[in-house]
Amino acid sequence: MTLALRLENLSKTFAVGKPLIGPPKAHVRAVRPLSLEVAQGETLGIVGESGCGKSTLARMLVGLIPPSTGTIEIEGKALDNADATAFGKLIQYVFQDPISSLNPRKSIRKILEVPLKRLHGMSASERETRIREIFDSVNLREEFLDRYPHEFSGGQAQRIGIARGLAANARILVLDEPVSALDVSVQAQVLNLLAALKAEYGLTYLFISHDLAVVEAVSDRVAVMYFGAVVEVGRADKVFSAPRHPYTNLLAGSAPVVGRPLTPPEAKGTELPDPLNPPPGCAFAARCPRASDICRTEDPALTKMGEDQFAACHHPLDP
Ligand SMILES: Nc1ncnc2c1ncn2[C@@H]1O[C@H](COP(=O)(O)OP(=O)(O)OP(=O)(O)O)[C@@H](O)[C@H]1O
Repeated sequence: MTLALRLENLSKTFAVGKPLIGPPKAHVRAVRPLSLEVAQGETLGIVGESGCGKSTLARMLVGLIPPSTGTIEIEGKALDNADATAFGKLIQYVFQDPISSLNPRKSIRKILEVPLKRLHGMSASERETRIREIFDSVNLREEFLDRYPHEFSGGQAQRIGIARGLAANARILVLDEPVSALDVSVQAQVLNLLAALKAEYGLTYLFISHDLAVVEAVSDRVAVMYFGAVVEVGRADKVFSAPRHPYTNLLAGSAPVVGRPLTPPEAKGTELPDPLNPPPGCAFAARCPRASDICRTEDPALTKMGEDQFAACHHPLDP
């Protein structure tokens, strides 16, 4: 197995309520130290409720924010957090809302030219050839190149977002809720396109979503996040059909339907713990039907539970 991506103890803590002078009032641990490996050509789904740290993780992965601890290694090389060019050439971010992530005053051609000029120093004619090639591979007509972002439908705009990710020639795409804002029929088209591009270019995807059914459909493996930590990771079919962590079990039990948000029905309450005042022990204990005393004092580590399946739980479910 060739590794595309390796994360070692990656974490992010934000200082909040920082006065102009002096130390911040508090800290939010948006992502607790996590270690993960993603193989080349693999799609790793990342699921979790709003606020569990998915976007913070994504932003660190593409170099938009520096991690507080840990390292990001791509194809065996550790990335320097200050080197935006190195990140840009290897890993690109596709945003949930493509229209607002594109500069409204620039034509699509101009938008797609930026990474080609900045990251690869391509000449005007090289850029034009590459842009046409990429536009063709995302099934958009060339005449659209001179239009502006607001002139496109949601599905077309997402194709442009994907084209922008591909233009830089990155081998890894971080897809942050790439179809959540789209109608179901358009979702299917974009998902099919992503699958075709992956096969054509040998891409690796990190597919972030709160939509369990979509993640299950597109992922080889899935990482389930809760309150800034990965609580379970394993093969997509296994994680959802035979979950070991009670939180995954609750999510899977909420009868996944495309477009339905994650709301575990049997959990006690729906609130995440207060990020400014995290509980000791397991963050899920207050909502967990299996919690005992140890869960309220000791934070369980991610532990191997079966072939290629890991969970962080003191009382895992039987396989
Ligand atoms: N810049 C920031 N400053 C302070 N706290 C932040 C910042 N960005 C995120 N957080 C906090 O970090 C935690 C994780 O947020 P994050 O946006 O990564 O979650 P998410 O799973 O992507 O949620 P959503 O699906 O709603 O985007 C939350 O408690 C959030 O309030």
